[in-house]
Amino acid sequence: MTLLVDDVTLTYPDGDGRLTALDAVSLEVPAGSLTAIVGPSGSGKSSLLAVAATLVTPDSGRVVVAGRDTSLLGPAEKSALRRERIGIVFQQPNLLASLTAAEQLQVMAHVSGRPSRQLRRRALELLDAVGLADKAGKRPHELSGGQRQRVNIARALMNEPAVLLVDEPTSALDHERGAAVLDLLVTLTRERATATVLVTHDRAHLDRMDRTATMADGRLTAGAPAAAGPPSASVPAA
Ligand SMILES: Nc1ncnc2c1ncn2[C@@H]1O[C@H](COP(=O)(O)OP(=O)(O)OP(=O)(O)O)[C@@H](O)[C@H]1O
Repeated sequence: MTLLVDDVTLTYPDGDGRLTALDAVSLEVPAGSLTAIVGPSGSGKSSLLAVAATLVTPDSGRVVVAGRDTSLLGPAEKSALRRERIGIVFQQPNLLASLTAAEQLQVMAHVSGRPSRQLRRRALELLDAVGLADKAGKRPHELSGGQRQRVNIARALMNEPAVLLVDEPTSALDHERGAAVLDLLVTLTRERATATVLVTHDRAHLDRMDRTATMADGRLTAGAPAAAGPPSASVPAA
């Protein structure tokens, strides 16, 4: 199991008490499969992504990424694991205005210490994979919203992550461009065998996912798996 969220509870300070953002949440996502998390605002979707990304440590429970139990890791090991095994696509692309599309990807991976020619080759290969082979030299203001989101996705794949976490990738896009970005995520998930989790408000494209799980008041319930496709993710029985 490439991503395992195991019985995770997360609370935040709330006045004199605590607010339970995640209530005994479990989720399994195999390599090469894509799970959508839907649910109303405030139900805990972003909290789940933050915990899965190891950016937030839960009160209890554990997150296992590519076989490593992150609850046993110190901060330095955890950030190394995050850098090397987890790709994160935030809602807003947050691209640097002065860099070209290819440079946005290269700068991400510089810390990994790989030679720059190799990084450049990988950046161009990924831009090609997201349909932007001819935009490698363009800066963000020369790209459309959909194209910027594609750069964002390609950037998250630079370090060949095992787990890909995607937050509301279609929220700033029209229906057609949103559908194209989701198709791309499905293709990349299969080709690169990532365990992909996608938070979305948009129920229009859920038939493309292997599995949809619903958050409500910090609890996660599994939806029906898609009829066909690779091994689907699951929410284990409590
Ligand atoms: N840093 C924080 N401190 C305190 N409470 C928080 C914090 N982050 C989230 N919460 C609370 O935790 C609950 C879950 O929030 P979360 O952002 O995970 O929900 P969400 O489903 O992602 O919402 P949205 O769809 O609006 O982004 C909410 O009640 C929210 O107010």
